[in-house]
Amino acid sequence: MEQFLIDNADRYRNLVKAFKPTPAKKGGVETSAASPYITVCARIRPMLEDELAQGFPEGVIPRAQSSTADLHELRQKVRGPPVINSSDYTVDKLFDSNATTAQIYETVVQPLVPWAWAGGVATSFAYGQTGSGKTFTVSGLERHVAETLMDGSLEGERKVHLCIIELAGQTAFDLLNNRKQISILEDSFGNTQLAGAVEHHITTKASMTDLIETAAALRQTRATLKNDTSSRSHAICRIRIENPASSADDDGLLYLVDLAGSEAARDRAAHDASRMKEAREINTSLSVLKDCIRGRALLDADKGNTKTKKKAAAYVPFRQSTLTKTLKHLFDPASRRGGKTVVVACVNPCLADVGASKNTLRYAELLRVVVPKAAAPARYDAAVPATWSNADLRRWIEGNSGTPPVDASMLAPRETGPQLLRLPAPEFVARCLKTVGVSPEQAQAFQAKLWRLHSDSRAAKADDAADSNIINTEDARIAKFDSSADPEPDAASIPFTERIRPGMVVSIVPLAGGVFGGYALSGKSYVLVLCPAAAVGARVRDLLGEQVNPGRDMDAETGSGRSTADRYLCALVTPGFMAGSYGVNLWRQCVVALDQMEAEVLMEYDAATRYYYMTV
Ligand SMILES: Nc1ncnc2c1ncn2[C@@H]1O[C@H](COP(=O)(O)OP(=O)(O)OP(=O)(O)O)[C@@H](O)[C@H]1O
Repeated sequence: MEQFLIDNADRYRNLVKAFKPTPAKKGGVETSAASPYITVCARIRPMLEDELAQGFPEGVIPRAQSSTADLHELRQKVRGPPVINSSDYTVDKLFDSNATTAQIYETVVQPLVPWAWAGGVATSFAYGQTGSGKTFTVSGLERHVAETLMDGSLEGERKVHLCIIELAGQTAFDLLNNRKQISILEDSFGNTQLAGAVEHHITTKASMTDLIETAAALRQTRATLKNDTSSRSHAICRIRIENPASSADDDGLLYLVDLAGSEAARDRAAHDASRMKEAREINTSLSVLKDCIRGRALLDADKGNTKTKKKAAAYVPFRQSTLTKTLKHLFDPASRRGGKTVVVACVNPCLADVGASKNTLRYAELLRVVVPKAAAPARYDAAVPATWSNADLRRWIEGNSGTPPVDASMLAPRETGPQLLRLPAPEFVARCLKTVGVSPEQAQAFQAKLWRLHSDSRAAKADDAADSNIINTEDARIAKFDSSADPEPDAASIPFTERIRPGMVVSIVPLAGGVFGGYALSGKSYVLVLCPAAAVGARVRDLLGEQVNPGRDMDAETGSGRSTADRYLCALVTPGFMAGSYGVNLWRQCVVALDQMEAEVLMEYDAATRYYYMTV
């Protein structure tokens, strides 16, 4: 076959010269808007010296000033001279063989870094046939990421942790710990853990690039027909970005994934049984990955669409392969975290490899999700944040963000409802804190409020749509008593210390000793007021074993006693299992004096999760 291509190279070149390209297919980036959460690009690498020396022409040719590439195959005819068979492929961004890795980084990958820095999940995949330039591209991108993370240009203090693993079939190895085998496990919170992998705390660009080089040297490679040192595994570089100022928030995650090279059936002809099994496993994991990327992008594109029928169509089978299980944060439809994805399809332009290039470009096109027309402004519904325009959202922020109200122009300068819901929680909080007087607790509670409204609106959609518009006044009245807020309308104007009542939740300054019944109360702590300490019987003791109402005992014995006025018996409020949730520990009681109480905190009970959440 290769000899046939070389023998007919001149004829092929003439046919390509005479080729008249047709306009890019409908659905191409020129004709419709692509999803803002996934960018699919292709990089056509230069022809290598040995390919040129053998006399192969180029089979994949990018169009000038366009995101479309033409691909030509030379076909032998039963009768007559060979002909070319042409097809074209459109991606979001096309990089020709002159493009540098720095250009690719600046155009598509660099925006992922501030997104992860702000607490989001971002992933870049390099995909393509063996020998197409994936490792070349990813190793370059990793160096640029190291530069951006460490050059001090990103706002705020963060701790950066690096971990690089290799997935070969079902097995995972730590490339920064001498290829020690590790396990990919799901913990009881549903988060994927790389059990046994060593994370390195990174403080300089040089230390990060050293580790990247160490990992590259330990990666398993084998000779394939197309590449003497082919990577027969997926390499995942995970950068975890921790914000020390907000330990309650999820850490930002940036994954740079160098996928194992796909091999066409004819390239696998000389493999033994174990290499065949390896190739099958790689191809299966790539196929599941495609379904997951596409499924997740469809779900995201459909967020503003209120038609339930459409939502059921997207399926994200992330449990079907170790690769997608490892990247669960990105694919899980139940995840609350906003994800951004960049796919770089790497293409070898050599005519001899045009069949594999066709598969790569087809795969890239399949990953592109064009935002359906229906996702454009859904009819406004005050109870469904996914239908809010920027103006609707700003109105809601100003009326619902507590006191002082969050400045909507700082929190949502351009975003619509669905876009704000995708904003990473730490970024949401950071934007709220730009309004003078807003505390981190208020900001977190406000973020949780928006999310609960969104979750409730999705649950309500499953009910009969006709019923959903009927305002049930009885439900509204009962719902009012699911909150710790004072039911009196003018309560907010009276200082909380003048209206202390059982059921009020307050934040307290850390108590002396600080440890109650196994709970270390450090930093901000919360308690729920039960009753004045003076109302308690003589034998009652708190968590520290101290008598709650010494006055009563002493009165009985001596006729005199210490005043218990302004001291309250309270129950501890401690963090629950879910992010932002709290539990009331009714029987873990402590005594708190009025002057130890800082502020009233509003909590709401959520019957579905049986936890309390802060509100504003
Ligand atoms: N943009 C480029 N410019 C110059 N050389 C390149 C470029 N891309 C790839 N190469 C060269 O092509 C060869 C194959 O590249 P690379 O090893 O990155 O391929 P790969 O897709 O990772 O292959 P495999 O899947 O088999 O590991 C290497 O010699 C590499 O230096």
